[in-house]
Amino acid sequence: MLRFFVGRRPAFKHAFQGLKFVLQTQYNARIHLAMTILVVIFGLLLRLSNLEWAIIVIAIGLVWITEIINTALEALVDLVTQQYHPLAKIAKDTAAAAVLFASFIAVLLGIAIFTPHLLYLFFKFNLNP
Ligand SMILES: Nc1ncnc2c1ncn2[C@@H]1O[C@H](COP(=O)(O)OP(=O)(O)OP(=O)(O)O)[C@@H](O)[C@H]1O
Repeated sequence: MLRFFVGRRPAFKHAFQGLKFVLQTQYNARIHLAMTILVVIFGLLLRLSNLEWAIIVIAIGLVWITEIINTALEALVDLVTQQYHPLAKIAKDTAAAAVLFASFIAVLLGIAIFTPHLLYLFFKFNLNP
């Protein structure tokens, strides 16, 4: 199915090449991938509700989207200049801040969603009786 879309539509092919580049070159992206897999496994084991899944998907998506845009901006800055430039620093640092901010939000949402499940699992303590 995936091969059908990727093989026939250049836009999909280019997007997947971009994603491949992000995964191959960005150390953070590999951490995001590991965290994504871990969160999905825990979500399945803890049987999250539909609403909880929706929030988790948005949180994970936010981190991936900012990381991908951060990588694009880094490449663009490096294309414009290889020299040290204060504006290049601002562009790269603010793009990195977006990833940090998204990751922080994702961690907070993850804590808010998983804490009640874990409290119930380990202590039979119901936060929302
Ligand atoms: N041309 C430049 N001019 C000024 N500062 C730069 C320049 N290139 C990089 N920097 C500084 O070095 C930092 C790291 O830049 P680099 O291109 O190595 O990104 P990176 O290590 O891949 O970043 P990230 O961890 O966000 O993926 C930037 O955040 C910026 O502060």
